Amino acid sequence: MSADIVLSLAGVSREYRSGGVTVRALRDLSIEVAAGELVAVMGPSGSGKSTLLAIGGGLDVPTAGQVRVEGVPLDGLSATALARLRRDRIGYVFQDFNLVSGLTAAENVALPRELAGASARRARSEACAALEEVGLAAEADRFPDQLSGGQQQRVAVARALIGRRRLLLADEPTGALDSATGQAVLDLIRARVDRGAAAVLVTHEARFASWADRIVFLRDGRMVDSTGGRDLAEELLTS
Ligand SMILES: Nc1ncnc2c1ncn2[C@@H]1O[C@H](COP(=O)(O)OP(=O)(O)OP(=O)(O)O)[C@@H](O)[C@H]1O
Repeated sequence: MSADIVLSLAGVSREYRSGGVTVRALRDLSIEVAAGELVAVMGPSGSGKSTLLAIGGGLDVPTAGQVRVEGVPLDGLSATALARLRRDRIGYVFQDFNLVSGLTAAENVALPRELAGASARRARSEACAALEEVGLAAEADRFPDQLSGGQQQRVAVARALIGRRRLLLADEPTGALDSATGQAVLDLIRARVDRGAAAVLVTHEARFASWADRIVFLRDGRMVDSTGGRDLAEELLTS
């Protein structure tokens, strides 16, 4: 039986041209992420981590190669179909939360479901369930500026997890958090992955990466190494 591949990048390159200079942000990168798998992406600043995530999430387009989400090639989609696929199948957690300040926590989380055509009542009930999953049921009617940074990030994670999205992409989701809160956010992502999602997590922190099933190291847009998260944990413990 073949693995249930949720995200696949095949021979992906991304070049940016700025001021007559060409930057090769990703070079011929191939990776597959299966359901139930958490992949951490590490590498120095400028190595292409955010570009990898943006391309995997359909927010950016490769200059060469192909991206598939749940088997659907993104390059064959119209703008409308791509927007729908992103909304229904991909949860994206940004480092700076990206919450809408005029909406409550529940409204922020419900937004993707309402945009997908769910009734307001149904979207609200799904949002409350997602907030409960991240331990914020009591904060559902608070606005982002009434929440701590850690709580805001958990709202962002709830928004990314709502519905039946099976691909979770997170760019330094713990970057702005203290270590206990960062750990809690990671626990949530891990739990969802254990229930069948696929996740790609950009992180600078080796101790978080050690929770991953696989760690991919990037340098100058190339994958230079790939290792099991537990191997790294062992290395950290023994070094
Ligand atoms: N829109 C853009 N225009 C031009 N160059 C870009 C653009 N986006 C990224 N780059 C370049 O592509 C390369 C990879 O950038 P990327 O943001 O993916 O790296 P990163 O590993 O996520 O870095 P960091 O850890 O600092 O966030 C860098 O050299 C960057 O300057």
